[in-house]
Amino acid sequence: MGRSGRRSTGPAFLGNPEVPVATEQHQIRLSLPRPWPARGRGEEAPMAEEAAQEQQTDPAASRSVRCIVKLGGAAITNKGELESIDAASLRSACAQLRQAMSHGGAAGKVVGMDWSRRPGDPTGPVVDVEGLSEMGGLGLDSNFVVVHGAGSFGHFQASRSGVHKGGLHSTLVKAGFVATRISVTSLNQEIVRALAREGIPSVGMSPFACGWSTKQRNLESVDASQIMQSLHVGFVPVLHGDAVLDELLDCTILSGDVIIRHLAQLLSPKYVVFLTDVHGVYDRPPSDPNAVLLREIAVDENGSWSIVKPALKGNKKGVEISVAAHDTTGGMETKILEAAAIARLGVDVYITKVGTEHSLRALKGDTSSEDWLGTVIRSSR
Ligand SMILES: Nc1ncnc2c1ncn2[C@@H]1O[C@H](COP(=O)(O)OP(=O)(O)OP(=O)(O)O)[C@@H](O)[C@H]1O
Ligand SMILES: C=C(C)CCOP(=O)(O)O
Repeated sequence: MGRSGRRSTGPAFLGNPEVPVATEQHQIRLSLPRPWPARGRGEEAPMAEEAAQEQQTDPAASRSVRCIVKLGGAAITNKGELESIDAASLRSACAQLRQAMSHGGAAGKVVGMDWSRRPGDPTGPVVDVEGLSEMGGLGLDSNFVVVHGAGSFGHFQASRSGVHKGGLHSTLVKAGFVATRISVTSLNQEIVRALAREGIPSVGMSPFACGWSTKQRNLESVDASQIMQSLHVGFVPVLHGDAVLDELLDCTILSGDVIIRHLAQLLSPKYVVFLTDVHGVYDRPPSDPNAVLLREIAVDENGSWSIVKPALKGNKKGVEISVAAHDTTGGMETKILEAAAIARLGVDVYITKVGTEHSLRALKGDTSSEDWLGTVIRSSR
């Protein structure tokens, strides 16, 4: 298994690997409280292990999350242009998320929640106090978690300074860590605002600030308490790939794709959607005119995966992948591996292109018809 491409010589081959995730050698420290506000004043938070068990045994605690969605950096930013948002794609993704959340599919009146002043805006914030006070509720099934990638925010700073390789004793790495977080958190702010303008009660959450950390790039400490509490009261948590502290390397970059896999383990969503700038996983980089879109990939109990649809000529079993030179988290290769690990949990994963009818159908969990364009990764069980 490997990757190269735009970075060096040409695409490498991701061949039918065992998904390494479930056989990870390390234990992740979990910190999950009872869903707030069930815990009484003065009552101690349960021990991490107890809480994790509680999460596994109490279906009510996990049943409620409908979808975890990744807004890929390639989808919502112009990846080749430093710190540039693809405003049309972001708007479309937020509008489709609202549609998917709307009860019965009918999008009601949008009451914007971004009340801050925008640069160059001559008037103060517009607050529809009357509209809001007359509303009985938002009319949304907001049991979604949004995670976004960095795209042209963060990857550049991280790769120039080497944050992903660690070594905080170096002034360059330390400065790069700061610069990466400034960049990616400013994107997070813009995404939260775009969702809020669609009337989605979104709240930004940075993994670094929530205490998430890694050991040799594997997630080591995951505090999901803020996410659980926010979901419980009806907010939509908006996380992002981040620069984090690493027990062995000092620091590294944690991809949104890895965050999604861990959230899927914790929250057991009904399905997971990755929105990106291509229609799904192809048998080779989609820039190749002969690339074939893989419609369905099955993952077995051991984590081995196979292409179910379409049947490829010559019984080809692997996928060729290219990764941009400044990408610090592995691009499509990481996505496929994490998606396969999620599928192995029994959660269907849909990878498709942002801003299309197919992305709306994926967000609604409705990908069963033949004309849906994208890649489904699911358990073969
Ligand atoms: N075999 C392949 N199938 C599909 N896409 C591929 C393949 N090989 C390379 N790619 C590239 O992978 C890119 C999507 O992966 P990428 O990690 O950039 O997505 P993202 O999640 O939207 O972005 P980010 O990682 O910044 O959040 C596409 O632009 C595509 O050109
Ligand atoms: C580069 C940073 C800060 C995060 C990368 O997250 P990803 O784009 O989801 O892989």
